[in-house]
Amino acid sequence: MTIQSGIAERIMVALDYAEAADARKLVESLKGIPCYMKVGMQLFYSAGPGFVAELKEKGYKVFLDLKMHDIPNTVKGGSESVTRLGVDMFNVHAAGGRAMMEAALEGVDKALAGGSGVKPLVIGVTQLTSTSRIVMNNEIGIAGAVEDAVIRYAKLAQAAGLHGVVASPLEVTQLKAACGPGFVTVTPGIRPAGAAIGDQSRVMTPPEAFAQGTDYVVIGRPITAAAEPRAALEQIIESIH
Ligand SMILES: O=C(O)c1cc(=O)[nH]c(=O)n1[C@@H]1O[C@H](COP(=O)(O)O)[C@@H](O)[C@H]1O
Repeated sequence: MTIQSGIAERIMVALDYAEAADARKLVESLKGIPCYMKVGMQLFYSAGPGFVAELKEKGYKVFLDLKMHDIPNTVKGGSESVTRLGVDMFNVHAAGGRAMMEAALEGVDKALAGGSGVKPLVIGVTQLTSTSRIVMNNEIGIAGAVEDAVIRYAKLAQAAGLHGVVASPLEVTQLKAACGPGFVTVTPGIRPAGAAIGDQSRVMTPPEAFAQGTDYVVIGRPITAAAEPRAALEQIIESIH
């Protein structure tokens, strides 16, 4: 099939593997499809910056998903380090507050000062897509609807100067209305019809998510756990057209 790069470039494949060899095998199987690659904590903690460099050498855009959440000075340092890796996007928890998010941007600027490296998009995590209203209200201690908490964090992230947020596709319409169409939305919680939901809570199918106007979808297990990952991704792309 012909891969329409416009959509593929907006699909972030979550390389949630313990071993670099397994991640490499998946990347190899998707060769020629210009998707975005997401390296999360499982792979980064085991394979390290070398794997990010490998993906960049292969020409992929890389979202480094380490969800930083610490004191501003530490996040500034972390952001400086990941910016030096040449990633195209990384994320921090909006719950860390405005000063912490501003510090992340300072870290980016420090890394790029005087140089010509890639300026990454810095994205705020609002409420994890595994979080239901009940969990948010009763365990995390935030009252009200999840959408309201997501919008509040998104506005804070925007005020801090971040480029966008991670949220579920269910909140995209409200996010775009509240923060403007240019504020980037990255949406995990994607499940093709009939796929196992697993630990996710706020989910939509790939065509539904794109119909909300999201910029990027993040998809892991529906691709990585499929018997034929490439066929699974091609089917997802096909379903969107
Ligand atoms: O920041 C993320 O990427 C993220 C945020 C969020 O709220 N929910 C979420 O699932 N993710 C990541 O998106 C991916 C989803 O994977 P699957 O549930 O296997 O499709 C995982 O790598 C998660 O770490």
